[in-house]
Amino acid sequence: MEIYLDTANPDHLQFASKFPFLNGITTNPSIIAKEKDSFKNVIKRINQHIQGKVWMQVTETTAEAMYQEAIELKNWVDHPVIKLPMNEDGLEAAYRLRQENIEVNMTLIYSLSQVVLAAKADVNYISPYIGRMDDQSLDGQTFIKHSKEIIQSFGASTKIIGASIRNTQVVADLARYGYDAITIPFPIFKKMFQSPLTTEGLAVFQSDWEKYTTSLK
Ligand SMILES: O=P(O)(O)OC[C@H]1O[C@](O)(CO)[C@@H](O)[C@@H]1O
Repeated sequence: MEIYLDTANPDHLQFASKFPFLNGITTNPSIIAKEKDSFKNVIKRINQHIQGKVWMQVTETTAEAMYQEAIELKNWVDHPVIKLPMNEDGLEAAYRLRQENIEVNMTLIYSLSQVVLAAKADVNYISPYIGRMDDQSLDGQTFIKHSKEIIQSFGASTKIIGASIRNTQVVADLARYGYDAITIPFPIFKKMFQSPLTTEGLAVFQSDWEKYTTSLK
């Protein structure tokens, strides 16, 4: 499973850079807006810290303008993925970009009919918002299961990237069921390292080791 961090915060990037096995960084307009710098500077800073893919969302609203914006964005980083909203203009622009071998992601996916269109266009990635679906009792994990079936029935290469992740259990579930990719908010990523049992167990090992080394003096 490809694993991305969903952040543009410099401290988070610094931390993420210690784990180069991660696949890259995803952003969206809300994440960029938290940083007090231009879109381009924020993205270039991410690209300096991260070896993997950098995901950037277009903010234009017509297919032509989205396409032109994407052509500009892709030059900012080494391994770009262009995120486009799953609507008529977004899919039109995405398909055009895809013909030019630019990786594209349809974001804000909430219905299986949207998955049908994205799979038919064979876009690189789709982002179902699992957490926001669960918030509405729409069962995000069942949704991605059915999305996978649709993609397979088309024989498409489209990958599902689980988005809007609210807890570590969803991360484990997606990995366990063999999903393609996930993007994880930084606080959830930090929690993935932690277990009170690990902390307690380590404290006992350290204390026993101290007693042992002291006894040898
Ligand atoms: O529901 P949330 O936590 O705001 O998450 C929004 C999601 O939107 C995305 O843009 C989808 O790719 C991710 O950045 C994030 O996973």
